[in-house]
Amino acid sequence: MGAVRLSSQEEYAKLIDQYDTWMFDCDGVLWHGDRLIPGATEVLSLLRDRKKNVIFVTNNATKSRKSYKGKFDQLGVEAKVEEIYGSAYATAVYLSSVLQLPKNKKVYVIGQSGLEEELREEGITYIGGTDPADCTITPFSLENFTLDPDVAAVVCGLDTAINYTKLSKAFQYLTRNPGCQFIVTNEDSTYPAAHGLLPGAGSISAPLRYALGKDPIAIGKPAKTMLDCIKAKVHFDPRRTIMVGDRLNTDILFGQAGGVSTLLVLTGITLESEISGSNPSPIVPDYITTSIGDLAIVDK
Ligand SMILES: O=C(O)[C@H](O)[C@H](O)COP(=O)(O)O
Ligand SMILES: [Mg+2]
Repeated sequence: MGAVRLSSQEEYAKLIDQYDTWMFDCDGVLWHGDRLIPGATEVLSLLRDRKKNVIFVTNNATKSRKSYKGKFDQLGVEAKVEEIYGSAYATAVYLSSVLQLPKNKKVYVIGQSGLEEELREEGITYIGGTDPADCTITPFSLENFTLDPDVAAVVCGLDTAINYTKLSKAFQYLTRNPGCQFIVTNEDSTYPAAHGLLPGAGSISAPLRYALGKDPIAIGKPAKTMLDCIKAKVHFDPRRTIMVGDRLNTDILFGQAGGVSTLLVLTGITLESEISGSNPSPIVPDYITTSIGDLAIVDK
């Protein structure tokens, strides 16, 4: 059966009644960068008034759960830290609980402060990341590079200060430290920023995948790891849960893999032509609406 294209107040009211737990993607659903999508705040408060469970599930690894809470506060959107699940947090939990990285081992980071903060919170030792020695455009000198034998994994997330030094150091660890794991927070190819599209985390790790000729372990949506992270903290009935996202190959696949319903919004990455054009995507959401703000027409 194809996706149901929502449009009337009755349909939105019925949808809200049908689900107790609402999982929201962030970039492209609630906001573009620091610009809220119209109606997002109203819909979130409407859901909370109706005693719905609200959780935020973002692949954006540039912020920690705490710094996301700061962003929500700044934007005037009600959110608790415990409701926020980012790929930086999920990656740190994966390293500590699934990979069980030994305490005497460390991680080489390509990424920003939010990812470093989540690693610290999980007691993971790391190098690289925002270290000024790595955030440089001076040519990388392999002759002067000293390999750290304790690096047992490379973690790559969205890094707006990417450079050849970071890629070269990561490449050394992944090719010279035996068993060094290649992990990426997420594989989003693009990122719906405030003023348009930018390369996403998947495009930051792409040079390493190409140079290594191998795929990394991916943590964020649609991977099960992210859902396992949520299930460890939040109880929800999949039959009465809906995932709201803007990207078919992350958010909608994530919802389908988790056995929850899915609502696609067209305010982010997915274009109308991908769902109703001559060559539509095989990924079909349960519901489609233009924007999350559409639900705000339902009486409080
Ligand atoms: O890594 C990226 O490309 C962005 O962080 C990603 O697009 C944003 O993730 P979302 O909140 O849409 O899951
Ligand atoms: Mg998104």
